[in-house]
Amino acid sequence: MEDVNGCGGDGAVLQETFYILSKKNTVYRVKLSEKGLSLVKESNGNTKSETIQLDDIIGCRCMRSKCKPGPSCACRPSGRKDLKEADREEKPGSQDKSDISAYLYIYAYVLKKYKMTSGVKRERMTITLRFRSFDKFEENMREAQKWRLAIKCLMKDAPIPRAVLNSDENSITMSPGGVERILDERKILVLLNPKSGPGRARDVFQQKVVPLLLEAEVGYDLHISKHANYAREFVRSRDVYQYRAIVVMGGDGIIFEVVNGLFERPDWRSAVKEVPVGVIPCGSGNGLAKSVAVDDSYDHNPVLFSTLNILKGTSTPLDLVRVETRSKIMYSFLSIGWGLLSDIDIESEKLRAIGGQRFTVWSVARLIGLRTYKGRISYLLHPNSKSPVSSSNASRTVLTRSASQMVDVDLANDANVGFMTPMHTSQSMFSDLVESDSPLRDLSLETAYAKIAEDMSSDPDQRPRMDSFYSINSRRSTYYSIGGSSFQSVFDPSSDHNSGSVNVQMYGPPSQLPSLTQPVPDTWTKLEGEFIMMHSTNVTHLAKDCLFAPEAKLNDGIIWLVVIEAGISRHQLLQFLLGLSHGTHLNCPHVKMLPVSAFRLEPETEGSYITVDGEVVEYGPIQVEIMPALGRILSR
Ligand SMILES: Nc1ncnc2c1ncn2[C@@H]1O[C@H](COP(=O)(O)OP(=O)(O)OP(=O)(O)O)[C@@H](O)[C@H]1O
Repeated sequence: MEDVNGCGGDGAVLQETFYILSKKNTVYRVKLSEKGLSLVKESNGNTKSETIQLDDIIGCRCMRSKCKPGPSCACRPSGRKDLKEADREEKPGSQDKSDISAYLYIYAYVLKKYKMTSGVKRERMTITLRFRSFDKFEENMREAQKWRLAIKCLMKDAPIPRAVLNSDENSITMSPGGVERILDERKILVLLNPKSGPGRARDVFQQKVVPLLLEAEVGYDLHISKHANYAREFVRSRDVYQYRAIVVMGGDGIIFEVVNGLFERPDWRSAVKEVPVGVIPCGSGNGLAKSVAVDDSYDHNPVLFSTLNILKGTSTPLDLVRVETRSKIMYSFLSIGWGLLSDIDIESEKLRAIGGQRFTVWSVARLIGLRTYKGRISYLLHPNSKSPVSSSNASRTVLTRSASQMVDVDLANDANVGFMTPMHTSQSMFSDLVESDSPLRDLSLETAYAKIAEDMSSDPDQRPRMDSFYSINSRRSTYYSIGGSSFQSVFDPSSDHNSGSVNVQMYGPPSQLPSLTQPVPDTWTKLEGEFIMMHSTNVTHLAKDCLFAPEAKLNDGIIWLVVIEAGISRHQLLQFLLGLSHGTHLNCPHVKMLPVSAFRLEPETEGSYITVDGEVVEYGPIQVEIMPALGRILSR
């Protein structure tokens, strides 16, 4: 297939002039280029332009007008739900044969600043291009498809086949499969924990994630976790290569299952490399999801941010940590803990009913009844970090960060935005259209149609090719999808999991360290005595509101180890705990932050817990080793 990298000296791949039917003197010059979709509005001698970045576009779909709802229309009952279903099923009988137009919906989520604060959020924007320059629907649809496929190629940074841009090429409409093969049409695997956090993962998926998957034309298989370790067994035993990614809807616990399930596969090396993991936060902590966030729009709407991450489809290397206990090997992406923080995390489980408050309540309880634990912590400093991070260094880093606002906006308001009911609140040049509540078909089509009719030859055969009409941001519409999407939801597959009968073995790269039964090398630093706590991470956030290692990067090859020895006062500990949300805990005296490549903990007294990614593991010696860039995570 012959490819092109664009056409025209100005970098335009496609361009076209569109009109708004209600505004006679307004035209839009729409240009698609590698930068995005540029819209130049010319009205009464004034020109305004706006570009929708390619990065902000998640997908586009071609549709055909349906019959208008009403008592006389037998093809489709009224109601939003029916509209959605009809759209998916594409019942040919309900197409509006009198409308020869083809409609291209372009879905974008653009970054906007809050009006009152310095925060940012992503807002949905729908651009609708109506193609009706030709006499036949098929020809108009070919034009719309040309734009759709060109946008999709540009979004994937894939070369645009010449056939896509050649308007005489019938095969675009007739056999889009050939063109679409250059795009990754694999589905995503969604593993959902219905018990995560407040237990709303199913609703969140249906109401907030599925609409975006539809807009992006990304198919999915959904599997609901039936019990602890279900996701782990699933990932270990199934063909994961048929998926472009494994998306976890849940908390850090189920991500831990998925990561470790991958390392229980003999083909772990290719599975980890070829099938990245994505996360949509539904748990109570959601440390990894927050750590993956690259801008503050995450805080405004974590589910939207994370879903956009997944749709973007780009993966980043993620450091993992190999953890060795006396009886097990596991891979951690988040944290290893002992002492105060682990105790608060695990012991406060009994207060789960009160939500996030449980941590505060239990922290106070543990401060009053402060415990110390005897043991030895040995560590190997990271080669690029010859000394522990001092409080002053840490605070400089921390102080440059703005306090994040943890506003988990309930998308209940957005739920009705749904797939076929585009919402738009942008204060852009399109605001004249945004204000209209009219469905697209009511957007003064007649007026403009009449205008064009005046220009048309009375002989339909002599009808000139017309520019298409442009409209935007309909709040409701009734069009058919012609995109050929493949969506699939697979609930409760045959339960062939049977951990008892499977000989599970942990694979993964070999350790570079002496085993746990051998002494640590002399080059390691040893701390011995009474400790309040030890906690490490290799990402920034232990939970969405716990900025534990502000300097951490997803793949810096560093384990950030915090150690607090006995001797710290309760007041200082309180400061430490209060500072966790903004990363100022590192300023406290007696708090050591050590950038290390490996460490070993040998507890001597009982009474605490050892946790890996928030899950309790056997109490005893534990050895931890960085595995740089071993995993892959979906991240914008
Ligand atoms: N169907 C199920 N019923 C009960 N527990 C389950 C089920 N599926 C998975 N689990 C277990 O639930 C545990 C916790 O889940 P998850 O991490 O998703 O939520 P969370 O604990 O609320 O969030 P976080 O880990 O971010 O604090 C996981 O360790 C997993 O093994």
